[in-house]
Amino acid sequence: MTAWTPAEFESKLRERGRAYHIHHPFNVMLNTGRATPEQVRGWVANRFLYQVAIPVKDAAIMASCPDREVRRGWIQRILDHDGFEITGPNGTIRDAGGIEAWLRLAEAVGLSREEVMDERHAIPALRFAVDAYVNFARRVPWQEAVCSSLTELFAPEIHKQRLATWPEHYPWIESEGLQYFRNRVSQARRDVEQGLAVTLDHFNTRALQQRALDILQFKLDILWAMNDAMAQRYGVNA
Ligand SMILES: O=C(O)c1cc(C(=O)O)c2c(n1)C(=O)C(=O)c1cc(C(=O)O)[nH]c1-2
Repeated sequence: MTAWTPAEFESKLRERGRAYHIHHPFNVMLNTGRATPEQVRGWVANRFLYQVAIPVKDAAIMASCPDREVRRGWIQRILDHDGFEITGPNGTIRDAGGIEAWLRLAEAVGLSREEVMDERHAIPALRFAVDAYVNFARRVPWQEAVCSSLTELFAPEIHKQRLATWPEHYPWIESEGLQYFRNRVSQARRDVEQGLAVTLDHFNTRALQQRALDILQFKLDILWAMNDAMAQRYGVNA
């Protein structure tokens, strides 16, 4: 079988968006305003585990990537999440980063930083799902780990959905708490450009393209399983 053209291959990857967790009943509940404050807090506290795993996953990709150009681009993801402080002749540039933005979201929904950071609300099945992602990135060739980040193709939509619906449905959450979602809309688009370029270039036979689709499905399943775990723990309201 001949390889798909890059455009065909990209549209096959994008088609997988139909299995994105944006369609999971727990997420639908959250983004249509049917969640109680307890369910919102449960989601924020558990999703924190994914948040802190992302830069560890990205460091694992960098550790196994011998391509300097790719590393130069990829390091941005670690800076996005962990934040940075760089001092030069013109002063200091600081960014508190995505993990900090998530902790501010946590406070805005009524959780303390401590109870989020010590992961006391963590659901075991959700932890296993997140660990599976980090362990995958540690184990496979870096191009496969890059490919697994491509669920981000579908992430701007879910962040925009939260920004569009939460202020109306959850007026008790301070608008400033939603800054994480605002930041991610453009960051995810930039991430996707890089991840997609690597994937379209590396997976260049039909067999490899099929492998890429399997990897993307594996990652979609991780996000779905995280939502299953939260639905089971916190319930889904009709
Ligand atoms: O809120 C979400 O639904 C969601 C999903 C995803 C995703 O699709 O993996 C990411 C994010 N958010 C996100 O904020 C983020 O920084 C991120 C990084 C990655 C990745 O795989 O490298 N996914 C995601």
